Amino acid sequence: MTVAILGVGAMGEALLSGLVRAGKRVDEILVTERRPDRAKELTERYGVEAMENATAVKRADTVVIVVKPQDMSSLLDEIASSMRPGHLVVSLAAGITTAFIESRLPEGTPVVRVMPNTPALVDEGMAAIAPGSHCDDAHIREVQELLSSTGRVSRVPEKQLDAVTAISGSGPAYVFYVVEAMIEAGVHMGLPRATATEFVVQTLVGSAKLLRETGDHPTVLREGVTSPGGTTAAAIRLLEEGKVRADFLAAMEAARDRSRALSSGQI
Ligand SMILES: NC(=O)C1=CN([C@@H]2O[C@H](COP(=O)(O)OP(=O)(O)OC[C@H]3O[C@@H](n4cnc5c(N)ncnc54)[C@H](OP(=O)(O)O)[C@@H]3O)[C@@H](O)[C@H]2O)C=CC1
Ligand SMILES: O=C(O)[C@@H]1CCC=N1
Repeated sequence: MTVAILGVGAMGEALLSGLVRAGKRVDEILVTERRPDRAKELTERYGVEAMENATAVKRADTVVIVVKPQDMSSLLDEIASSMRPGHLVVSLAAGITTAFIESRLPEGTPVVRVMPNTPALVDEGMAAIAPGSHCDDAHIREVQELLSSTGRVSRVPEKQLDAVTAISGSGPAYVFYVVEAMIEAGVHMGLPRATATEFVVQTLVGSAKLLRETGDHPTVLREGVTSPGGTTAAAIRLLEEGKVRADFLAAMEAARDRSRALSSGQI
């Protein structure tokens, strides 16, 4: 089963590296890139063959598209005539609907839309999948298998994908943003940067593990840290006064709205 990955930037490489780590044969992975230097880099790093989009599509059984939403339209035009019956198309692009992709490819092409995230690079990804109108169970199983080499996979109705994009697709960026701020705070208070980084990163990893392993609600875990009249209460009070929780809500709604805008062509 040969897989072609069209567009191997940040997300495409996360998928590619996951497939290679999971033991997928590199002679069954084809990649395409716009810049020759990037194509060469991927060939040297992973041992995969790089080529033109049309050639990759003709040689592959499954075509995974990981270009920016803004590049989707021209890419679909470029590959449409190379598609053959039996090809499965998997799109990782934010916003772009299965209906849009189906409308640009030969009638009946099965399309599965995926919203992954970059922790896939360390096999801790979270991917949502939504099938288009020409998919059967075998197509869905194939994509579940493909993505499960990079972390967890869950099927959702396509109408939920804008919200999923806002919370888990973009999610790692919010976490890194908070981590940056906490490290900066440590530095402001006189800690060496390396010390602040070590303490914040381990706190993040430990907290994530606590959430997953206890299954407790985050409010319960937060209350466990917040001693009466103590340091945590002082900090949380300031965050509440600054309306940080409301800002998080509004920020994720902005991400969801941007995903919707990408789907309606407001690029
Ligand atoms: N980054 C993330 O965390 C996530 C990204 N996604 C989705 O993944 C997709 C890619 O995002 P991301 O990896 O961040 O973006 P990048 O810009 O890092 O990667 C896209 C890559 O595709 C290449 N490319 C563009 N057009 C073509 C083409 N016609 N043929 C071959 N290669 C092409 C680009 O080349 P060039 O540099 O020359 O433009 C670039 O290397 C997007 O649709 C995004 O919505 C989804 C979830 C998470
Ligand atoms: O920022 C973006 O548009 C992409 C989609 C989700 C994460 N990164």
